[in-house]
Amino acid sequence: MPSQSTTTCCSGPCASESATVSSGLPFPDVLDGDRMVLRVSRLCCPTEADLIRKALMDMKEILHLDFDFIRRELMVIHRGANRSMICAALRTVNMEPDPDPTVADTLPGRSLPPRTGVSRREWTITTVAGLAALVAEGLVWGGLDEQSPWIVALALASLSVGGVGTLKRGWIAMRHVSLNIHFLMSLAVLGAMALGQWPEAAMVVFLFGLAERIEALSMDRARHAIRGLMALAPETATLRNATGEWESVAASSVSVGSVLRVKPGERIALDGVVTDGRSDVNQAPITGESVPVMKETGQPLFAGSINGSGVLEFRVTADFRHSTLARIIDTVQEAQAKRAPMQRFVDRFARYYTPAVVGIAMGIALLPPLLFGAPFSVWVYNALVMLVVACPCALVISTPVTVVSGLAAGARRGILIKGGLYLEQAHALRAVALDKTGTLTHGQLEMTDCVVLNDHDKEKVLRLAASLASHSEHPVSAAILASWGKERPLLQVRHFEALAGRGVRGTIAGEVHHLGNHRLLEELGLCRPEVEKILLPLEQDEKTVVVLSSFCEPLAIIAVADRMRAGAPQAVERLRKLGITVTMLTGDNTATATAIARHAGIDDVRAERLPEEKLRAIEGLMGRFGVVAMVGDGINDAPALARASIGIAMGATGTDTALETADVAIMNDDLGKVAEFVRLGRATRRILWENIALALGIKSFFLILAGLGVATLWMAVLADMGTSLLVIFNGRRLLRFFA
Ligand SMILES: Nc1ncnc2c1ncn2[C@@H]1O[C@H](COP(=O)(O)OP(=O)(O)OP(=O)(O)O)[C@@H](O)[C@H]1O
Ligand SMILES: [Cu+]
Repeated sequence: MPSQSTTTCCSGPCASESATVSSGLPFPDVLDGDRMVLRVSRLCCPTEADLIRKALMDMKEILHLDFDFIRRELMVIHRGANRSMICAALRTVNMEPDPDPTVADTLPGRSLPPRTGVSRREWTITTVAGLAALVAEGLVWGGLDEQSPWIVALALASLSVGGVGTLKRGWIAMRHVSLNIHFLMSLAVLGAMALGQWPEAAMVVFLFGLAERIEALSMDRARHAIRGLMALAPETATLRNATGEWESVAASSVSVGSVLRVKPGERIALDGVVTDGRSDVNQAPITGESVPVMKETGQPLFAGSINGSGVLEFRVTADFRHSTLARIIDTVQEAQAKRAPMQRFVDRFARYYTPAVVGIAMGIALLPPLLFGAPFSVWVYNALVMLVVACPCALVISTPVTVVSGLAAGARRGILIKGGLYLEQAHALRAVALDKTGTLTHGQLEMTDCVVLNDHDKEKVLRLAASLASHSEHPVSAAILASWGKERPLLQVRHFEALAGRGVRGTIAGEVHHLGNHRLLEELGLCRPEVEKILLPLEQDEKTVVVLSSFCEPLAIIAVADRMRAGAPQAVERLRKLGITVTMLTGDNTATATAIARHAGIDDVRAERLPEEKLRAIEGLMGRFGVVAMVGDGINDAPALARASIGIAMGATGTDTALETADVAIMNDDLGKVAEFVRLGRATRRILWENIALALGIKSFFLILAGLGVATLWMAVLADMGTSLLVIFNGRRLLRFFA
């Protein structure tokens, strides 16, 4: 029995109702029922969705159904239903869910259906059926009569080897009045047999079976693009046990805090921090960059990375399920389950398309015979051809395949995109706002100058500054504290207060002191010309300057400097080449900001912005350019990231907040990835449109042929399956976008 196996993914959603298949979160709020997720191996396209819908529709416990064709999952939102009653209902349409997932299946990245593939037996069946059909067709061409016993016998042989599965599924669909591809195929085959066209009936079934197999294989590849990432983390790790010996254990059993060892060339099993050793590590699975990074004591390691030439010992910081790699995979999986706008558009379109074509087909079958007395057999045949062509499978399957390929390509490149929506929106991106500290620059500030005013004691003044700074996590404060040193004594600070966008304040030895920028100094009324004379040249030198002041006078001017990221000017240039306006957004002073911007090649600088002004600047850009991205490190610019159409966080490896707040997370510090993301988005958009045009173009062409009565059934099958294959292959091209 062919086709019954789980390997054949039906080609397509000929479901008349495929458009009502809603997929992806969020669910409407009113649906506050319980959720149950079932894996259904046979669920691979809206054809089956329609059947499932029909089977479950009558159960009053069921509120909503949701389908994920890439993961082959059915989500049931219900009130009071249980697994066994749902399974029973699904069994009636031959869509029985897989057994409850095992623990291994629920691990991140393992929650994909097992790779199915096409077995040798199935290939044999297809080959035998194909040979029989071909011989029959050949004999007819050679002059034998179509109805001759030899031909009929060959065709029947071919059908019984290769067609039973299709016919059976067609029968199930017919019983449930579901206009799916199997039903249409069965109808076409039975119609051809009734009309005495035996070789053609056999040919149609063979072609259909063949195309289904190829399609199953290529869909599988798209599905597993993500799974491939997970395979990067090894299943075993070398652990130091209680007695201090090294032993090999399952990676999933290692707990946080354990010490592991990796040998040269081995893959790292879990996230951790190096405790001993020195080695170059290839972090490509995380950052997409295969340039090795030197790791020493205290530095982070990520699961999936490949150790270079040294031996490393490290302490595990996250268990198997919570490694950075696992989070990447989970994010991509969640992202692909959300519907991109284009997908929704296609679904809506299919809702009208299929019934319309079915209507036209009816007209074709009935009108010519009724109006002009044309032969029924000819026009029924033409109508059958039309129905087969009409299947919107290619259209409906093309978008998820494209989006998932784009998401996977990004993830492999260290660009983590949290939804097809952002990938699609990227094509419309006209402006990018870049945060300065931590994005254009490294964010590792160092104190460079300290000018003491009015003969104050330098040591005393620095201690005051460091004491205030010690209460703040701001990079400027951190730099001042670092230059003072951790061990040296600090003064006690009371009534400490951080002044957003300005600095800090606190009472030391009974007197209020401020440490902050020029704006703060002005606001305090303590600014003097002699201060500005020192301050301005430092600012023009790309340094960030703060002033320490007592209650009545400025005490010292302190400058800190940051280094620009190596690739920043090139990254800005690449964005500009893509037609994108680049803006710098910073809380730092105008002189410093302008100097750094000039260095990076940015003309539009918005400096001295308080946090809420940054939000307004983003809104202003959105008003002017429409789709605007904000690029930040996700640490202190989360509100602006959230406000922008696309919030892009840099250096997301290791910081959970960046991964969570951003729409797109760039795993390493490479600003150039922003341009890559835009290019990927544009390519995705282009392929989506190509696929829609391909599907509609080929279909309309054959619909016209069918309407003219010159298309044959096997042509229709070729057109239908061919288009599906074409859009899948086209979509999958994105997987190699960065190759
Ligand atoms: N805690 C602080 N300690 C010292 N200086 C501070 C502190 N907070 C703010 N400042 C001063 O105020 C300026 C603006 O701060 P804000 O936090 O708004 O911007 P930023 O985060 O430094 O810059 P960017 O917007 O580029 O990230 C800083 O450049 C610094 O001079
Ligand atoms: Cu001033």
